[in-house]
Amino acid sequence: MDEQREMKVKNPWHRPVIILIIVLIAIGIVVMVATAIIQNKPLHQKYKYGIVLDAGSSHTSVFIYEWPAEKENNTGMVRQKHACDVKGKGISSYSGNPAGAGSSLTDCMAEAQKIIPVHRHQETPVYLGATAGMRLLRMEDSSLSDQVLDAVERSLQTYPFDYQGARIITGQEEGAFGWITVNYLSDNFRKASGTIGALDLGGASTQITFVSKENSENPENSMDFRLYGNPYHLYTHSFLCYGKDQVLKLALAKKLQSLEMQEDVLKDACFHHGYKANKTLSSVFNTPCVSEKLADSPKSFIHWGTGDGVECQNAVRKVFNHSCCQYSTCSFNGVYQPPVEGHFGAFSAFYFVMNFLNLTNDDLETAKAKLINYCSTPWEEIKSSYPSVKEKYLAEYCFSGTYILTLLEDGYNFTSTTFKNIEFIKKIADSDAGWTLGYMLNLTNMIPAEAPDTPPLPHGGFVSLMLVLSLLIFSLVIVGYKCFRRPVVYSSAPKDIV
Ligand SMILES: Nc1nc2c(ncn2[C@@H]2O[C@H](COP(=O)(O)OP(=O)(O)OP(=O)(O)O)[C@@H](O)[C@H]2O)c(=O)[nH]1
Ligand SMILES: [Ca+2]
Repeated sequence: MDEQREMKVKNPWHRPVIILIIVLIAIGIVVMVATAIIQNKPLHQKYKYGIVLDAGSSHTSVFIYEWPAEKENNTGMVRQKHACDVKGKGISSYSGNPAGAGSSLTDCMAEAQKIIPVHRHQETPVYLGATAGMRLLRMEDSSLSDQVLDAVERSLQTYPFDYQGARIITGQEEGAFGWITVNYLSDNFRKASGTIGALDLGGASTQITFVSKENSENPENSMDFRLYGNPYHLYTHSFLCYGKDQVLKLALAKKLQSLEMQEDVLKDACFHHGYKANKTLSSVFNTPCVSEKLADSPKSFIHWGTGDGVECQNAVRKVFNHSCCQYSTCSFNGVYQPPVEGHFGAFSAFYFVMNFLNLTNDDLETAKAKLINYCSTPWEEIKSSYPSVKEKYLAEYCFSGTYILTLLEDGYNFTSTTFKNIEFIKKIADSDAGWTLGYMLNLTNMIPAEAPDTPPLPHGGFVSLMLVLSLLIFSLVIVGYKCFRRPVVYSSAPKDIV
């Protein structure tokens, strides 16, 4: 009988406290495993893809985007997987041979076929958006621009992807989708920190887009969005002909029309001293951006650099018309613009040029002074300092840099103070800044008006819960171990001690 009682007392499994501990440990483990499974489920995602062709005035780029299939409505999920530069010029340059525009895309589209897994090809949307080069061609001859678009459409339809159309996008779309791209990639739609404005400088047009508190005085410059539960009132404007290639023609045409031309020589302060090139008049006047034609003038001229940064600034200022403004405030050419607000991301040629000139971290006054110095460097010295840079780009950096600073200061009314709020960027989180991502997000409905479901727990909450549960289990194991090891007290013990 005594033996039986002793056995009963010795068996720890019969103690209610031990049973309770084991049950709690089991519950803890089940909760931990279940939470980990739910939390990490999206890690085992399959990817989806989308293709957007940016048919710009100077060249075409093909962008491939990817995103986790089950998280497409969460902000920040879409990333650029690959970008391919189409060889040759932009599609608008194929007006004399529209079929060539279609076949120019083949190399980059073949790359896309290799990069995107075959089983996803059929469901991968393809969009082509053409910008200012095609807007200009349509202004000149709409049947030619239609032929070029038909040719690229026929070419894109030959691939196994889900072709969704090729069209000329509007300047407002180009500005607004560039703004969506930079803010999506910076994750600003989820953060309380607000958004950044977008500055895009192409070859044939330039866009400015930012959130403005002002009531818009012109509905054409105003766009309203509701994204992830927040309303945004955007100011946007696209200046056709104010991309850096077209504005150079505009500036040259103004000089050619003035008295600056003597004996077929055009002296130009925006080109380096020692720069000399034979150019045809048609290379300047072959665009609807330059309205007046020259009468009784030679067919070609010598473009002669004098390399004077200050004089270049004065010449560039002449491409902006400040004489007419029917609103409370304007940028230039009578276009309504409220005062710039907040931080800006400036990309495409804003970045190429400012980065080459090493001006991306300077304040406005320093940038201007450095540029004047750069412009005064002789052409031979420039060429030998940068032997690997394309000569066409190299020759134009003085002009382009001067145009950029003048556009920002005299055009958009940035001051020395607000200029500091501009960041010159090429990529954000490995994706190029530009309108294409925003365009695709919009067309695939991946930017919901209301905030989508968030994960069951925020990351911090998940980690804290795991930590608390681990500590609890650990303590329970210790307590259980101590109970298990505690010597059994026998009724005869006191006797032994005594
Ligand atoms: N310096 C330099 N210039 C470049 C580079 N890539 C493009 N450009 C030039 O920069 C200008 C703007 O280029 P993009 O932003 O591609 O212009 P785009 O999209 O073709 O033109 P839009 O239709 O007006 O938007 C053009 O004059 C290009 O020739 C580069 O890597 N370096
Ligand atoms: Ca562009």
